[in-house]
Amino acid sequence: MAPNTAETALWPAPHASGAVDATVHVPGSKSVTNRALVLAALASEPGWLRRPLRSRDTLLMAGALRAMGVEIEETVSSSSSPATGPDRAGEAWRVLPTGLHGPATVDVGNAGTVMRFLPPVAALADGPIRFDGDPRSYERPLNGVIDALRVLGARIDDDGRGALPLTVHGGGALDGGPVSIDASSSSQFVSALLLSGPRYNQGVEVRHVGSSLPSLPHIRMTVDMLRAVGAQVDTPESGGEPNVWRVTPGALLGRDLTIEPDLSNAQPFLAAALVTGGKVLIPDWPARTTQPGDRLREIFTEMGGSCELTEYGLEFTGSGAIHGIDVDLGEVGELTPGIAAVAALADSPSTLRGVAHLRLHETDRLAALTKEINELGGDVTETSDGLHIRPRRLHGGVFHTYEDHRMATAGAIIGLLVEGVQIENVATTAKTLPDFPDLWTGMLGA
Ligand SMILES: O=C(O)C1=C[C@@H](OP(=O)(O)O)[C@@H](O)[C@H](O)C1
Ligand SMILES: C=C(OP(=O)(O)O)C(=O)O
Repeated sequence: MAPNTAETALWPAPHASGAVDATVHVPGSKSVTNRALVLAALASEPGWLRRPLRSRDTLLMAGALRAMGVEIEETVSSSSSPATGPDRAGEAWRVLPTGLHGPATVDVGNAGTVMRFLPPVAALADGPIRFDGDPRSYERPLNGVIDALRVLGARIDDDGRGALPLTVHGGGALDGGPVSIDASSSSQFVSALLLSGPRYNQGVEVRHVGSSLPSLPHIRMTVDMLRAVGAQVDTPESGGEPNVWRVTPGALLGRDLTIEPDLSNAQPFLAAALVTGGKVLIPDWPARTTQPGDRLREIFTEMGGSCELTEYGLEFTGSGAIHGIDVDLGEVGELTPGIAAVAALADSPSTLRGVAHLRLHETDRLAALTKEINELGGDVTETSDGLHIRPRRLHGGVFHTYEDHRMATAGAIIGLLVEGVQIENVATTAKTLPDFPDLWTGMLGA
């Protein structure tokens, strides 16, 4: 695995001179924004997204839907709720679902949500939709979506690898019905089929037949958001069969939705409080959420901090101690890089389990974390489904990011305590958090 960009784009990760004490307004959730865009595009009436995330992944989603004929207007929010963020908090997107048309070309970048959620939408368009993306997108699994769509009645041209690039020949409608998939490599296969399911003639019944199923909170997020726009969804949790989700055909409502802050993107800021023995307030932390980042309250508490959820948001306080952890992250895999970074700074070893599927994320995250932490003097070994991390005294050096936003933020966490860490291509954080360098230096009072 070679570092992917020239070492010229190096960002000196700021070193913390003391305990941080900051309020950080974290932009909207990627996962909620991209589901909301898809559901609004499939609705039978206009809808609003307030405080949407504007990042590479969500702009690719909006651009793809526009390419298929959906109107998405930029507008200033007319919401009466006060804007709490310092910038852009009042902006909104108004989505006018004016039909899904081909031919069109979609750039998925390296966004799992775009490459998995949109082929099922494209099957409803009235012409061919071509999907292409970054080189890494060709390597990320898509077979669960492609095979399922064929069973449900779609015509798809691909090169037979079960991956991008491909063309979905939309026929204006899709039969739908029951389908079995192995979603052990990505929960997004299940979410993708459920999101478009209400618009299929027979709805959809998705049965997961693989071994394990990662990222269950993200499937719950899909189900919750479908129900919020009027879809009828039966789930294992609502008394249905294990591993089976059923969506009834029906029209979707246009809603007015304010997007929650991205709790996984809050992770590096909470980690900063934890590792410096400081304090960080994240305003607007939801009292109830399906976002996996909510698990950080428990995980980072076990690693040495404490937190309080108040009307102002989540206040997280470090104690000065950083403990190792033995944890199964299968449900919250996207938190792994940030937890690994904290674990490398801890006072005892850690074992992170249940995340073999991270080898197929933005990069092979298990290999990348092992290599980059070890090159700073760490002692990390890969297991079959995770990492063993034995803390060592680390030194400065280049932290490569492999076009992975969460590698960049993981390196920044280490840089708080280790002088001389340089993050290669910090701009890769634009995938979900373009403001990261400014928010980070702002948190440090620079
Ligand atoms: O549905 C979603 O929004 C996501 C699901 C998860 O994917 P996997 O199940 O592929 O890990 C997660 O890691 C990703 O960041 C976002
Ligand atoms: C795995 C991630 O992204 P994607 O939506 O591209 O799968 C992530 O953000 O950690």
